[in-house]
Amino acid sequence: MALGAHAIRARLGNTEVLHGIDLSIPQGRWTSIVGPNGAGKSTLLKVLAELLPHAGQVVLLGQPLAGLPGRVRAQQLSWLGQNEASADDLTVYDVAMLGRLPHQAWLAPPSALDRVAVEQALRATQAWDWRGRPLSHLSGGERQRVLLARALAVQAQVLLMDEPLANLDPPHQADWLTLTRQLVAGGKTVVSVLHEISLALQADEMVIMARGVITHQGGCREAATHRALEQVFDHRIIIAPLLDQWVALPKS
Ligand SMILES: Nc1ncnc2c1ncn2[C@@H]1O[C@H](COP(=O)(O)OP(=O)(O)OP(=O)(O)O)[C@@H](O)[C@H]1O
Repeated sequence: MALGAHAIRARLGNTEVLHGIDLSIPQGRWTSIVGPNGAGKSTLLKVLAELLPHAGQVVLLGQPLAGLPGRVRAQQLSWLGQNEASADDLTVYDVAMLGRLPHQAWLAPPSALDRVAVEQALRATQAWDWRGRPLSHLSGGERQRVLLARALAVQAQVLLMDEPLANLDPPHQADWLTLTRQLVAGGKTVVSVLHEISLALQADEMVIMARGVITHQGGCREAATHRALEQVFDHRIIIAPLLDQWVALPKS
C-alpha cells in the first residue's frame, strides 16, 4: 500500500465535507478519484497530502504522514493542485526547479542532479523549449504542462494530481496518459482526481465518491465499478466498450 487513510473527517468552514473515509491506495498503480461535483474529491486529495486539517490518519509508505518531517514528506509525495498559484514572473525553468526544493540544502545552488531532473521533467511535458520564458507568458495548457513538470521534477514515489488534464488539448492529454503509464511502470504511484470519466477509466483503480464518502473502490475494468459509476451519476451516463477501452457516454 502506498497511501492509506483511516477514519478521515474534514471540515471546510462550518461544514463537514468528508464523513469518515477509509481508503487504501495500492503501490505502483494509477488510481483515479471520480464523483459528482461537490463530492469531496479535491478535499480528500488535499487531506492525503496533509494540506488540510482533519481528523483521522493518513499513512504514506507505512508511516503516519503527519509524523514525517516536512522535507521527507515533500520528497516522497508530489502535489499538483487545481488552479495553482505560482510566481508568474519566474521562468519556466525556475518554476520546474521549485520541485527540487525538498532535495536542496537551505540556500544551496541546484546540483547537477537537480538540473538533470528538471531537464527530464520539462522534456517529458514538452516544455523544455520554453524554459527561458516567464510563466505569465504561457497559455493555460502550456502553464499546466510546466506545473506538471514541477511535480515530476520532485521524483517522488507518490504523485497526487487534482485535474492534471485541465486545459490540455487531446494530444497532450494522450501524452499525460503515456507519461502516467511510464511512471507507474517504473514503480511510482499516481492518484488523480479527474472529471473526464472516459480518461479516468484508463486508470488501474477507481475510487468513486459522493456526498463526502467513498461509495465504491475497484478495478477500472470491473463490471461492478462500471455499475457503481452509472449509479453515482444517477444513470445519466452509460459505460460502454470502445476498441479495447471503456468509455462513459452521456445519456439523455
Ligand atoms: N470554504 C468552504 N466552506 C464550506 N464548504 C466548502 C468550502 N469549499 C468547498 N466547500 C464544499 O465542500 C464540498 C466538497 O468540495 P470539493 O471541492 O472537495 O468537491 P469536489 O468533489 O472536488 O468537487 P468538483 O467536482 O466540483 O471539483 C462541496 O460541497 C463544496 O461546496
